Amino acid sequence: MTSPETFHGWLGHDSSAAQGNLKWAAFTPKPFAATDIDIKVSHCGICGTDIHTLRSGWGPTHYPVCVGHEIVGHVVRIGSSPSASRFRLGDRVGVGAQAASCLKDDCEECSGGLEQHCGKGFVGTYNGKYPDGNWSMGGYADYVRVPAHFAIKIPSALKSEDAAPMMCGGITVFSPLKNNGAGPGKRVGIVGLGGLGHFGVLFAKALGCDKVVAISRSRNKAKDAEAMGADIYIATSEDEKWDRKHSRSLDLIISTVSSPDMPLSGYLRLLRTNGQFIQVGAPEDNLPAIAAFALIAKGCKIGGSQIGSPKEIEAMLEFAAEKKIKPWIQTRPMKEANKGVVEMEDGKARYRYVLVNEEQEDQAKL
Ligand SMILES: NC(=O)c1ccc[n+]([C@@H]2O[C@H](COP(=O)([O-])OP(=O)(O)OC[C@H]3O[C@@H](n4cnc5c(N)ncnc54)[C@H](O)[C@@H]3O)[C@@H](O)[C@H]2O)c1
Ligand SMILES: [Zn+2]
Ligand SMILES: [Zn+2]
Repeated sequence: MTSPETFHGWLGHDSSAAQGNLKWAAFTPKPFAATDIDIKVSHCGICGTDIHTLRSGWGPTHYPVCVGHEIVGHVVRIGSSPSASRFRLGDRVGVGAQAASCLKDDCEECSGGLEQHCGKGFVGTYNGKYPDGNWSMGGYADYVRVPAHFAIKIPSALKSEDAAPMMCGGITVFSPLKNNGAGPGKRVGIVGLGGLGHFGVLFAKALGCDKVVAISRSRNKAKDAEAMGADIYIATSEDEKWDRKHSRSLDLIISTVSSPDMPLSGYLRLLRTNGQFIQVGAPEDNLPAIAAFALIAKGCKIGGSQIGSPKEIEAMLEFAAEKKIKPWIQTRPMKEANKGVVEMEDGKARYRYVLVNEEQEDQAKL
């Protein structure tokens, strides 16, 4: 078992990649380091961040790029360092949105289990520059090469197709839910019912929150949200005076909203005194302006959160296995990556597409 010299993946060459213009082609991964492992990709979820990146939505992307950071696969090559050699050939592992950080003892974040906020060496799983100047390449591919510190073993109770979208979509809501006290006695709202948002409802429910409120624009996902466990559904574009009707009803809101056009003042009205609003969705423009009194009057806090640390991902996977969390996913063959990206952007995913690698030889012919 080993990996080839050259990998293959769906490469975006310019911002038209976001419209389904990815090309299956060979690329050379970063040189193999002692701290690296190679993974033969079996599954990769399509995350909203893939689309922002493919179209250079947050600033210029470094093309060619191979996106995909909800990766599950098997270890096929292992570096000699301790972080890599804790794995065995054939181990089933996952990789999320982060591939590297400085990991220095004098880094407050890395030494404190907050690698995802490292200010000195954060490298994303794709479109990220390693210290040696090489660019990271993601999981719409046959293989990925990553520093082993950021690979996590998948518990045997979880199916690969379910674990893959947890690596980014799942952890991005699980971490702020846990870190802001979601659980018994708490009432939690989740805004935006896409990949992240649906995990928000599932996890908030499994954490035992008193009430879980799904907040979307239209009513068309109301039945789904209820089936996921939401107690209340609010449609901000359709329900009259929703913010008054439900005012002061929530302790915590996690917003996964990916576009800047959102009724932020209305969301804040839903918070109780000392309530918290945590933004995890990453629109390409600024959040709307709000009146200072929207925060002052109730002592509310607005915050943000970025993915989760490897330890948190491990804890989430164990929790998901124990609670039998079943994400709503649709698998599709890796060769449908372009279609998947376009349909994801069109809002058709219910609620996460997961690309599945079939015979790699077949793809090489495309
Ligand atoms: N903070 C992080 O670490 C992190 C990690 C992963 C993804 N993200 C970001 O989170 C966002 C969501 O990602 P996703 O994979 O769930 O995407 P998605 O497309 O599956 O879900 C986004 C959902 O938000 C809804 N939405 C968009 N604008 C809205 C609005 N104004 N009001 C209400 N709902 C609205 C969409 O209809 C969709 O259902 C993206 O911006 C992504 O880049 C952030
Ligand atoms: Zn660091
Ligand atoms: Zn992501």
